[in-house]
Amino acid sequence: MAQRFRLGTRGSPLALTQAGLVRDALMAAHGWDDVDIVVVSTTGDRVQDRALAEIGGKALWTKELDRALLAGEVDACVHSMKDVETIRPAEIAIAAMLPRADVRDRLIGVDTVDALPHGAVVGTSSPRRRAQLLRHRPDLEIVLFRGNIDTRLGKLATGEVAATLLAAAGLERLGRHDTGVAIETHVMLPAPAQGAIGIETLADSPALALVQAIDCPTTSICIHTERALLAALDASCHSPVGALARREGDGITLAAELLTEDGSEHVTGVIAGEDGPTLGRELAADLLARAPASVRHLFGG
Ligand SMILES: NCc1[nH]cc(CCC(=O)O)c1CC(=O)O
Repeated sequence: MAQRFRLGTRGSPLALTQAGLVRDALMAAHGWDDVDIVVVSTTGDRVQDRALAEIGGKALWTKELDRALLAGEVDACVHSMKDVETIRPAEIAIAAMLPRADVRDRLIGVDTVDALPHGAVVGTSSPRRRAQLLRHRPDLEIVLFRGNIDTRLGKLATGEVAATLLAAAGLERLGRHDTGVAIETHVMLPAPAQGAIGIETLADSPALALVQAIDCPTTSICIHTERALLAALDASCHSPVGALARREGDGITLAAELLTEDGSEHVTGVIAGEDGPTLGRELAADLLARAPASVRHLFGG
């Protein structure tokens, strides 16, 4: 190539590590000597004192990267798929996903949720983690917890909170193999797309095929299934929702959970079949039909 491939990313330590994984995969697939990493600062990175849901949601992570892609400043952008909205600009395509990492959440600070003392303070700003924790332990006090992974672990170390939850995938990628205890997915269903790194390009660009070369089809199928569910739920970033698709042979199994914000009510479901988008839509309709009104009103926009 005359010009090196330019990969846009956020600048957090996790984002840079993830961009490095994508760069390595592209170099290996195409025999390139190098790939340029272009750091784009996002609103989500700058605003650290409020919940993501409160200040405008997932678009905060993607808007500036989308702009750089549309302006031709980069050839592709790397995202945590968990942070990518279900509706994307028509000009932008999700070209590929790397093989998904550990999908589970890890509990940090104590070994089990039950080991937390009565009324203990737990830090998280994820509506899903908050609702799932409160469902089992309504006595806990959940406080807003943002910042990058190191900031959060620092707040834990100073005793500001008794425990926190973080995605195993992010901890592993940062080399924190021994931080926290993984919670099995039947106990705590992860966020849709947790653990998956996606790469976007312009839908109409030579970069699309170059990036498609590193796609992990199993991961893509599962993530698109979970995203179809989210889209059909019309979930916002305020809506506590867990979802996990797994592929077995030619089949896909999709499990999901919707909760009220305080975890007092919830609805779960599982569906199996062969077409991910259909499964996502069917399970969403089933869950909404069975959900108590208190859950249902958190969905639909
Ligand atoms: N919302 C922030 C975010 N986006 C992706 C990850 C972790 C990596 C992943 O899920 O792929 C995290 C941190 C966390 O939830 O612990």
